[in-house]
Amino acid sequence: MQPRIAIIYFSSSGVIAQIAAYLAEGATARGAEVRVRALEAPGGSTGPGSPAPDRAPAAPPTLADLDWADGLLIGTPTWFGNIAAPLKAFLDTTSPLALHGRLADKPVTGFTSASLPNGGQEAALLALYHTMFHWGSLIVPTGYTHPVLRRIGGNPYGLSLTAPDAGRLTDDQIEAARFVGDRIARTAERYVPAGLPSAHDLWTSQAPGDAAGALAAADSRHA
Ligand SMILES: Cc1cc2nc3c(=O)[nH]c(=O)nc-3n(C[C@H](O)[C@H](O)[C@H](O)COP(=O)(O)O)c2cc1C
Repeated sequence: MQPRIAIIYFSSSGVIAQIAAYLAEGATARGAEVRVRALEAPGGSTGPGSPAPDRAPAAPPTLADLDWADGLLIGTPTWFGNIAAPLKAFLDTTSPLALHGRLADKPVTGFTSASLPNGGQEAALLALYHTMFHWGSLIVPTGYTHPVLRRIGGNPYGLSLTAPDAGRLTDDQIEAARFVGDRIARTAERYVPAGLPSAHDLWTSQAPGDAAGALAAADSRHA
C-alpha cells in the first residue's frame, strides 16, 4: 500500500524549505503520497528563500495533515540550539490528536540546519523529539544508515545540515535529504500494509471504560 508522508516545517530564510523539497522527492520516488506543509513566520512571511523557483509555496499544516500521514518529517532551523518558535507553537496545538493516540506508533523523524557545523543541531533535534516522546511516536533517527550522512557532518539524531554558503544545498546534502525521504517512506510502508492498531487503539478498545475517563481527564488538563 502507498504510504502517506507529511513533511511539516518552518523555514525563515529558505534552507529548511530546500531540504523539505528534496525529502519530498525521496519519499515520492519510493511511491509515497506526499504532503508538504510550511508554517508561516509571525507576520505572515516564510522568509525570502524558497525550495525551488518552480515550486508553489506550501500551504500551512493542519492537524488533519498529521492525522492523515503514516509517517512524518518535521523540520526547523536551529535557533539558539532549539527549535524555532513557529514550529513549537504548531506542535503545542496537537493535544486533540496526541491525547487520543492518533500520533502513537507513527514513524517520525526530524530535520534541521544551522549556520555553524556545531551550532546546536543535535540539541535542536533532541528538543524537537521531546514532543514526539509525548505523542508516543516511533522516532526514526538517521544513525549512520548511509555514507552520505557522515559526509554532511555525521549527526545521527536526524537529518542535519550546515547551511551552505552559496545558499543552495550541496550535492551531498541533496543526496542525504532524498535518502531520508526515501527511508521514512520505507519505514512507514512497513506498518501500512499490516493495518495494525496502535498501542493506544488496543488500550481504548480493551478497556473502554477506563480509557474514556482517563482521556476526559487529560483533555480537561490540556484545555
Ligand atoms: C533567531 C536565530 C537563531 C539562530 N541560532 C543559531 C544557532 O544557535 N546556531 C547556528 O549555527 N545558527 C543559528 N542560526 C542560523 C540558522 O540556524 C541557519 O541560518 C538556518 O540554516 C536557517 O534555516 P532557514 O533558512 O530554513 O530559516 C540562527 C538564526 C536565527 C534567525
